[in-house]
Amino acid sequence: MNQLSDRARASFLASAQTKLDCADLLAPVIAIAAERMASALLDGRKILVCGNGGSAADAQHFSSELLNRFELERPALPAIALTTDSSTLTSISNDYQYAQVFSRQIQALGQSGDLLLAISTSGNSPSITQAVEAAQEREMVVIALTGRDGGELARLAQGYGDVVICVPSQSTARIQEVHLLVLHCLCDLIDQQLLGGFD
Ligand SMILES: O=C(CO)[C@@H](O)[C@H](O)[C@H](O)[C@H](O)COP(=O)(O)O
Ligand SMILES: [Zn+2]
Repeated sequence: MNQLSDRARASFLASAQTKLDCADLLAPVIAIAAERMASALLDGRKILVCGNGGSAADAQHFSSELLNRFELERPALPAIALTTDSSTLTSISNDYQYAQVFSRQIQALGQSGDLLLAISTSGNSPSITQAVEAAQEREMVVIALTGRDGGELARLAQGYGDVVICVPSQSTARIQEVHLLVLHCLCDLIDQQLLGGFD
């Protein structure tokens, strides 16, 4: 029992330390990402979001906070998680390949000036890198939320001057825990810009 308790406590400390390590490192790039998101929304564009596994849940969490609300009362905002329609997900994977599961949807839904938030802890999932390539072909803005060394996702995004938010941890769980905090920061900073909290 004590060993289990010690292990749980160690996870809390590791998670908190990873967040502390990222505060100064990521705050400036989170601010830039939030400015690009607010600018796209004010221009009447929409935000598409994708990710696999835990990051699929994060994609849906974020899109629902824009569509519905975060902490403040404000108009509904246009965001679509590309992870939710099982008929679309299974047919693309079945007829083509899983790596196209998001890029095919972006080819259908993405328009110039729209924004893609691409979430991958490794930065190397082919479904995510192909999504970014499809978005860049459509002249969309890309925000890459990643971990470890950023992988291929960071390389692709940087090549187009897109924003990369990278949690420099080797643990998928710790990266995901910081990703959730980043997503809540983005919601908060979008609301502050849209509701006039800042000049
Ligand atoms: O949530 C977890 C682990 O915490 C897993 O489900 C994880 O999200 C999956 O293995 C994903 O397929 C990993 O993909 P990615 O983050 O490397 O793009
Ligand atoms: Zn997880």
